[in-house]
Amino acid sequence: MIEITPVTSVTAEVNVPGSKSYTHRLLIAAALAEGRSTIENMLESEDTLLTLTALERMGVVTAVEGGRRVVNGTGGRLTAGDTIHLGNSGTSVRLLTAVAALTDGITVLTGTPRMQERPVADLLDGLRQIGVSAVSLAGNGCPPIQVDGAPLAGGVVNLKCGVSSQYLSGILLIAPLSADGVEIRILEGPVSKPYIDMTVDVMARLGIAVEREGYERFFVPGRQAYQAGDYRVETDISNASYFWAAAAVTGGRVKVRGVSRDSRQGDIRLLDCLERMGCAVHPDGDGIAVSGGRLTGISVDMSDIPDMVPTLGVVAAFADGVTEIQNVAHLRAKECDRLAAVATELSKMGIDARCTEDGLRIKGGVPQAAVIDTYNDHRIAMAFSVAGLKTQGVRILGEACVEKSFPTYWEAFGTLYVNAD
Ligand SMILES: O=C(O)C1=C[C@@H](OP(=O)(O)O)[C@@H](O)[C@H](O)C1
Ligand SMILES: C=C(OP(=O)(O)O)C(=O)O
Repeated sequence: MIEITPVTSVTAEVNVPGSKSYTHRLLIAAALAEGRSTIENMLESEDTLLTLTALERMGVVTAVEGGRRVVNGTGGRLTAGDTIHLGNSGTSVRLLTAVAALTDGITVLTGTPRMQERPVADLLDGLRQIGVSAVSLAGNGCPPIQVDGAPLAGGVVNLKCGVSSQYLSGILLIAPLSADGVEIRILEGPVSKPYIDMTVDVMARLGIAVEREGYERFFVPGRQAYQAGDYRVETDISNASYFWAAAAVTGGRVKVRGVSRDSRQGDIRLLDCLERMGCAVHPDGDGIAVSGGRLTGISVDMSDIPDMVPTLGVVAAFADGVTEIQNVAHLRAKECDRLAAVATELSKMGIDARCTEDGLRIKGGVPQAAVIDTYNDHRIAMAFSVAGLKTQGVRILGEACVEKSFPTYWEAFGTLYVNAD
């Protein structure tokens, strides 16, 4: 348990590690390329190391040289991984379930009890449409998943992405290695659209052509080769959010280095939300700064930026009026049921916060001291640590859960106090 010390104002500049989402994608794409690639600024966290280890179990040799991860890709020739444990890393499970289709035998992908409740049925259905043998061993549409790898023919997939965009990202990533190409028609959603753009971006950076009609239809020609090369992971904007929220909540000014407003990471749109609530956002040299102001509640559709809901929910607790967060039912399938978690923990702080059919309704007030349960969810821990900057007596239980995406979070959080009053 960690108790957060309030501050009266914050002036800070913060560095944040590489993007988790880009790290997963570049590791997989480099593994599917033929030959040596290097990845600079890779995020080294629990989840990304699970993906790395899984690829090594599938026969990909990696190393660290000069501070860069070296990946010796095998051109899609992968060996079955036996049983691979992937913790509670949804991105690892969904993307690697697709990658396992390329192996030469049976691979079982599993994870924590919570991971075994996170849905993959629509992904498995999509993979089966292109000839992949992929089943939920418990028959409940969740991990453990058994994939029987074989040469990937390709074909047409009618895919539901109303619960997760990761199903589409996984099938896109393996499609270039099919014989006949893969056409994907989206039946539901997709939610979390920016992550699809990040997938297509990484594929393009490694030389793969993806034809698309918006988010409704994608076609990836077969027999394409990912190009090995030297790649760099950009700063993680999801994890930058907590520091911008610190400025919003305290009225201070916090700059995050190494980020650009034209990033493909959708979570950059949190800045638009903070501006609408009354903050000022400034491009500042090599980064972006946020200055807090008097906060006013907003209504916002966050379907595309689900990971920002805990962050915005905490900021909303300090705003005048009501904040309505809409179109985020998929938050119930994350590391925890994040709608219930945010509503419960804000209610513990004396805030009128409740779940709606597809989101949250939060009436700002004066949050009170509370012991915050984090449900082993890194984003709950990091979001509520921000509340403690303004409210005396906020204690965070299970604070080590930040290892999932940001192992150095508490050290970075400490820099907020360097120039604080
Ligand atoms: O593809 C990715 O890297 C991610 C996609 C999102 O999940 P969904 O697409 O399931 O919403 C997001 O919540 C997750 O943190 C990372
Ligand atoms: C939901 C998240 O990641 P994943 O889907 O990989 O578990 C997250 O990082 O908030």
